[in-house]
Amino acid sequence: MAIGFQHTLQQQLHELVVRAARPFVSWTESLEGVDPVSFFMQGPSCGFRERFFWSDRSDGTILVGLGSVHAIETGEKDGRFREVDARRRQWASQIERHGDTDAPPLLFGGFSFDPHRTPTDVWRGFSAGKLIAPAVLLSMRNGQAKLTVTLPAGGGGREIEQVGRLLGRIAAPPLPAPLPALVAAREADSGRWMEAVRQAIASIRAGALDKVVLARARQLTFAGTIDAGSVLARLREQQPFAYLFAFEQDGRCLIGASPEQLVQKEGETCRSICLAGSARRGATVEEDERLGAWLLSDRKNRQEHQFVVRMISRLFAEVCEAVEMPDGPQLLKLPHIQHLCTPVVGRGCREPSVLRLVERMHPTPALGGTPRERAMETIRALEPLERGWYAAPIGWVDAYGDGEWAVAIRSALLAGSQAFLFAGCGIVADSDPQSEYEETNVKMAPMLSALGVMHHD
Ligand SMILES: C=C(O[C@@H]1C=C(C(=O)O)C=C[C@H]1O)C(=O)O
Repeated sequence: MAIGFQHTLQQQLHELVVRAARPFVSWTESLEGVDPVSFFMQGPSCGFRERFFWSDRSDGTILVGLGSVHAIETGEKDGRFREVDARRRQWASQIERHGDTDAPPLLFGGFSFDPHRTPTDVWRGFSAGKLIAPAVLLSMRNGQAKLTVTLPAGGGGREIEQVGRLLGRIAAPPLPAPLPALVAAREADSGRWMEAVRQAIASIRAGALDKVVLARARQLTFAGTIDAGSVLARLREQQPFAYLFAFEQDGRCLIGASPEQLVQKEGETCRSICLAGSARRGATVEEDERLGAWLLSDRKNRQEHQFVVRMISRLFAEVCEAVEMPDGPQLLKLPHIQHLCTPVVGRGCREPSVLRLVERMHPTPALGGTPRERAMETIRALEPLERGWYAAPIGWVDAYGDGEWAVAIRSALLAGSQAFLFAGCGIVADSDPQSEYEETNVKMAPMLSALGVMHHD
């Protein structure tokens, strides 16, 4: 589609919604010369109040959603993934598709870490589960960009006008706004957090559980509103190997660069990345290699990692015909940190939807602990914060049930001039509270650099 033909397009869309035989109409065509971050940035000025950004650097997929034509939201505690998936299927059956039907419509969103915790005001609107069907979707796959517009039958006048405005501006994208200066930083006392870690270690040594992930938060106040688009542009430059994600509604945006895929489903193939065990990056090549070699052979880190591998490989074995994985972990080197990493692939997956896999997997021992219920109880008792959507599944699912989800770590919740940063780490019997505290600082570094608070090399 050539840019500049938005008037013809608006007319076509009007005709489609008038003639529609189903509750929703979607229309897809190829689009050239669009930068995805600029597309994301155009959202608010074209009247779209919801925004979503997803990029998977391993296969080049980028998805950017603007506006909401249909939302699935649940407060359900135990059956939330199933409920959302059932409503996803129902929604998919209500769409009349036009244009290029190779690109199925999709929903994006996330879930809270622990639906049994009462949400605090900080996480207003980020419910136990929420998926949004965007009015406009830019999808880039295998080097091809496509635009999908989804509208309610018989309506959509406002959205059509917004789409027209958006297409008119695509050729002249806005420049990222400079980030406001930091004016204050607040966080709970480090001594209290280390005391919680000490208590967790004591419970583990007493045999109550094997591993628990404890997190901390830092609240930053800036001199003005933080623009999610500018933060995203910086994350894209600074974190070349991560999943970039952003989910914005009512002026609040959860944004981050997560190295951790929770699960992907593509037809009958499913994938996951076991990620646990961490070391900082070295200042020189020699030091970096030494730290990497230490991480690969360190007993405590290998144990932390193994709990995750065991859970995910067993789960894949239950739902797939065959499971493929390397014999031992590899190193995943990110700009600020290195991790032990084991990719797992399942063939012949019998689950009908990626959301059913998310349900079985969340939280993995990389974010919760093991055994799962004991770990959740320990987090509720010892962690002095509300995780909200931090460390929880974030991603997308299409009309067929395929999709990809990451865990929302290395992230921040942006709300006006405030940013809430989160980071956690796995605690096992041999953990040392001081080193764990330092590890959470390293894990906050990517967001601190993206917010302009810390220098990025
Ligand atoms: C919990 C976080 O990271 C998780 C914990 C890790 C660890 O303890 O080594 C490593 C990767 C992640 O699975 C975080 O970044 O906040």
